[in-house]
Amino acid sequence: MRQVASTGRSEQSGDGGLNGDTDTSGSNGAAAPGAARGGADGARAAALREEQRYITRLYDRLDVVRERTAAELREVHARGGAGTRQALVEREVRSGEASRHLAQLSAVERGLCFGRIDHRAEGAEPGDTYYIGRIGLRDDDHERLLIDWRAPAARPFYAATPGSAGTLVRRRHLHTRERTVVGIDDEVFDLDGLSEQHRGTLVGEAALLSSLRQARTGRMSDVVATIQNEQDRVIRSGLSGVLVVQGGPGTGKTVAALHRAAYLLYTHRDTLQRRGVLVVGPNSTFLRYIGQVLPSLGETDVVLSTVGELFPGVRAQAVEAPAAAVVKGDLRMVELVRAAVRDRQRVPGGDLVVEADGMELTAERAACRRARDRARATRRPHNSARRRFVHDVLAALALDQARRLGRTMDEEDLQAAKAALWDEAPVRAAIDALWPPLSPQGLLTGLFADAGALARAASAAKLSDDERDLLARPPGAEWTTADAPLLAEAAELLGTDDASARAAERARARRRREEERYAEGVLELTGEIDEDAPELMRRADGLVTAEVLAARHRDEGGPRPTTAERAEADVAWAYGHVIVDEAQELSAMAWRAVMRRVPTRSLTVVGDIAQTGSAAGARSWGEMLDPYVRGRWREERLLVNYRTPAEIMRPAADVLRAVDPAQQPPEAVRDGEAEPVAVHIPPGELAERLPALVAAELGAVGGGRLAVITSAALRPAAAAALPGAAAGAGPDALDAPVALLTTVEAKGLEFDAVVVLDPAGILAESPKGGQDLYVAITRAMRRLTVVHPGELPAVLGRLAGRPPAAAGAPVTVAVDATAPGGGDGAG
Ligand SMILES: Nc1ncnc2c1ncn2[C@@H]1O[C@H](COP(=O)(O)OP(=O)(O)OP(=O)(O)O)[C@@H](O)[C@H]1O
Repeated sequence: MRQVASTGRSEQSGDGGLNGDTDTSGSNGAAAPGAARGGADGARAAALREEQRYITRLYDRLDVVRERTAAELREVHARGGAGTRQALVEREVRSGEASRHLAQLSAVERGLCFGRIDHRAEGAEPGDTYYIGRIGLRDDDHERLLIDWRAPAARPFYAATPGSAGTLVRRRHLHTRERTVVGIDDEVFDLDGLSEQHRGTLVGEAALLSSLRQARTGRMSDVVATIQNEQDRVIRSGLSGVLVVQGGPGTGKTVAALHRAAYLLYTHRDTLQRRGVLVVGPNSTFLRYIGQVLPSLGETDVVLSTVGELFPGVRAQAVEAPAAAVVKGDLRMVELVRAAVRDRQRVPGGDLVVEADGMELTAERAACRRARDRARATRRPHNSARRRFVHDVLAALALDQARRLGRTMDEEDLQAAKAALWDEAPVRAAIDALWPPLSPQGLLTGLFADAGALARAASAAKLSDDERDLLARPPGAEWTTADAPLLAEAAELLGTDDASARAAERARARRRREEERYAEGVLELTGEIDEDAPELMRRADGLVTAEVLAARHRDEGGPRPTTAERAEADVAWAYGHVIVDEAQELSAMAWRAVMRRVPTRSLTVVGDIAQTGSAAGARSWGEMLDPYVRGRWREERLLVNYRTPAEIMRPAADVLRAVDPAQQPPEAVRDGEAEPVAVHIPPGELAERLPALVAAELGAVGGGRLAVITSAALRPAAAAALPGAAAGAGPDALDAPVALLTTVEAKGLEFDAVVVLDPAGILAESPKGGQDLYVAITRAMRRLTVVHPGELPAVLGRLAGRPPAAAGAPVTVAVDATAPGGGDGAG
């Protein structure tokens, strides 16, 4: 186990720490902090009083700023909606900014301030003291009262270590309940640097451990008060380029990535608010699980999406069978989709003959071929190039019509004749059959359902017959997550051919320029600038650039769409930064879809190669990233496991060693409360014994949450045995006391207690069964029980008191035949 680094921490850290001693609040924080219970000495009580005074001042200030912002909003609304368009824009701008500012001020109520740092005195000058919180606050004289955790001045709060504390002498964590200080926890870096008064008030508690001891709520919380040094490096790494964050389970990759999003939005607000930030997660349950972190940090304008949702208008949620997922994840799909599009650009078998206006008109086959070649030569997407094709075929038909009528035609006549022909349904139908307008959904549905078209495209993409057969499916099948990158690929090749859309875009661009000019004037009406802000634009202060203001308040009528809303609806939207979580699961085609959305290649890639469960997923980061950035990516490694206690990490490490001896398991930051156990329950007894086992485990984590993570084979039996459990990755999975999940569904989540059901089945069901078992075990925060209906797999031998399987043993199939029923040691 790794100890939390600390210098001069007082001996109150640990279970009976300061929170117990000095909880002053009872329930609603009405009691005076000085009234510390049970033997709290005068120094500690004095420290609490001092901090309480300051915290009260901060909340008073927050109330003032809030009231001012609310008054501004009332005043803007009171002005009504009359006036010129520019007046309306101004009103919208101010109202939007004030509303957002107000929402942010409400979001930071809980835990407004959580830390303080004291710098060493310089000569006769006392050292600086800064309070660190969720936002920056200043008083009316512009004196800094609270520093935003993302500002450079807050950095030592996270980065200081005993070996490199710079001028910092003390870091203090402040624990608050509502508006009352209920505990303080100090780390002292330089005892000599502290004044006599401060030395007398030293108190301590391991803030991190205290936060990890709390029962899970089903939603990830922000960790802004206890970000660790290695995570801080990830969070504050520069915006540009690709940052890979590789770390084992529970190392805080997800939580650090989300704080990084908040940090980047604060530091590069100008760029990122205009282009937006996208967070890609493995499934919608996971996105719900992490969905509160950014709002609790005052950031709401971020798009969260699964890979299956990256193509607007389609929520692809079905899971593809592993073999088909491998094919659909392969880059040969680029050629398959390209070939499928070209296959829909046809030349008739003979001359094209259509009836129009009571006449049979002909476009010769050679003319149709020329029309197709000319359209392709435009190098425009299929739907845009179609205009060329349509015009050329119409021209051929119009000329034939003129010849038959014995007329000559000038250019004007020709255009009129083409327009008249285009109004004829049979003409349209004939041309559509040769070069149809296509949607991505229509293209792929047709391709997978049409054996001939699929065979032609598969041959162009050099797929084997078996691979081709894996793609065939009837129309109307549900979209899978592996389809989404293909839809995105098709969208790029097809484009849109909507002349009115292009005209509207030109009009929008004109308006945009006008409004930006006007918004520059409006900007002068907004509030103050935070000096810590590296860029001019600060949402916390209601300041935005002209361009952003105009962009956010452009369309008339109804609430203005935010950047996030506009980005989400636009298949070609280029984001300012993209964070990909559980990135090891993305196929090569999924990477292509993601990279298309971030042409600047400003990405944070978060994952663990050792947890790759998808057969189409990554074996190395280089394999996935090099095609786009050719080795130009940087890597940060997170090495400490904040979730899984040491006792549970030991069998997890056995599994990891067997899967990939080269991988190092992360070190657990703490010891747990119970050794993991293995329980043999024969299949016939599951219905009877599983509920009791689950009830006992749930009782042991009183008030916490439990997941049964099962093989797919035993899922129906487990669901029947546990009718009260929230089965599958539905909305209840996070909120119910007991969730029943497969390993895929459990990815990225965590629970106080985990019951892994049928480890041998989990190992056998997928080529990546070892990785799946590793994921399942490491979801546990406090307690782990392995229920094995058959033999206990050898790799988990430790749970039965046997040495685990040797490194490199074939974990996917091996079970320990010498273990009669495994260790029946529940409880
Ligand atoms: N600095 C921290 N302070 C408090 N809690 C933390 C900190 N870092 C991580 N945690 C907690 O540890 C747990 C694991 O974090 P997270 O889910 O981000 O890990 P991960 O590396 O993404 O895990 P996995 O790869 O297994 O999904 C979470 O409960 C998180 O809140």
